[in-house]
Amino acid sequence: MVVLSQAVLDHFTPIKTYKSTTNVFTGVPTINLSNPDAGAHLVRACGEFGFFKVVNHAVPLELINRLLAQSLKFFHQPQSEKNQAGPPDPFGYGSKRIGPNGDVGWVEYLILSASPDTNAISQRLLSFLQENQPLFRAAVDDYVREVKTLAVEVVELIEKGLGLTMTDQEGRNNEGPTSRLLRNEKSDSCFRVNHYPPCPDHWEVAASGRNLIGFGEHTDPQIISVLQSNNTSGLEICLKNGSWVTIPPDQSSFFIIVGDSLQVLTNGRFKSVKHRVLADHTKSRVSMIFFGGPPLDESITPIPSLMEEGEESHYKEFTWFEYKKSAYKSRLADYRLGLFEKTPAQ
Ligand SMILES: C=C1C[C@]23C[C@@]1(O)CC[C@H]2[C@@]12CC[C@H](O)[C@@](C)(C(=O)O1)[C@H]2[C@@H]3C(=O)O
Ligand SMILES: O=C(O)CCC(=O)C(=O)O
Ligand SMILES: [Fe+2]
Repeated sequence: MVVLSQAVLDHFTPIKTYKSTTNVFTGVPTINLSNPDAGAHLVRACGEFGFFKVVNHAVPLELINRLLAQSLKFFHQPQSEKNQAGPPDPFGYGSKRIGPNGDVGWVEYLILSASPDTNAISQRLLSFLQENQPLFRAAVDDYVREVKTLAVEVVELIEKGLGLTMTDQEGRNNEGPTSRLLRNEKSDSCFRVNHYPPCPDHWEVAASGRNLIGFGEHTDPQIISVLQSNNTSGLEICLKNGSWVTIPPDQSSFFIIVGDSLQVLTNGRFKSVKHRVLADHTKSRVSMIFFGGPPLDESITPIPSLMEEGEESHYKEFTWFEYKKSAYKSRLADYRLGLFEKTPAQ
């Protein structure tokens, strides 16, 4: 019997290539978080693109750069060291294989839980990092704390823009229905660091003007994702007209991605955005993403006060646990919400 080693399997893993688009998108909505009208601008951006950039945030640039540097140090370790932090089921180090259903990309990554209430796999991974890469672990902890606060702030502003928050007699904002899910200590959030090395010459794609796919097209299942990357481009989003555009990188800002759960909470008023990453021929890309999800037992259902009179939910009733379970049975590019949509009455 022939036994194939992981290295041989990896070598023959067919990774798709794409003709790189020269369509650089200059229209990414940029929201200044200290603008008094930020809420209204965010609502418009969520409705039009499901994607936008936030500036004037409170996350220290020193922290962003520290985590970027520590992440590169982690990924530059020998393969055998990195493998000790794997496999990613669901938390840990992974290479080329994305998710459990056969998707592959020119990427290596680390996925960690970002919930205080962590399970045994997550605890083991955190202890492993603490022992082997204490500076990386410390940077992750500091960064996740900050970026979670940013996620809540953005969602609170969206709620303000949607008219979902009331001010009480003391002038304090009441907790909105969506930010409540992210603040909840049982919120099922995770954090991912992706590393896309430059595509090597032997993949014979350079001359053809094609690039290896780093992370195939998909929508994020959670409420919102907060993405940061180094200065290497590669991220593309799909516009409403179906065309793919490249997002110019910006190392000092954050990109926000509307996820499937926010689409359902707004009864489709916001759409989760399809996105993908192409690997670069010369530069490596590092991205760090916080995925803000609801508690597992929470029902994902349209917010009643957003519904017009007589408006019905486009979706069946389901919990985040049910959606997540179904998402992990799907391929990256599948339209995951399809199974949860109500079929129109005949
Ligand atoms: C193919 C898959 C990878 C993924 C789980 C899934 O079965 C479908 C959703 C994928 C995704 C996309 C956003 C995040 O990167 C992620 C961690 C998530 O929550 O859903 C990944 C999953 C993964 O890489 O395990
Ligand atoms: O690496 C990126 O820029 C995006 C990755 C992504 O979409 C994801 O991890 O879900
Ligand atoms: Fe994503």
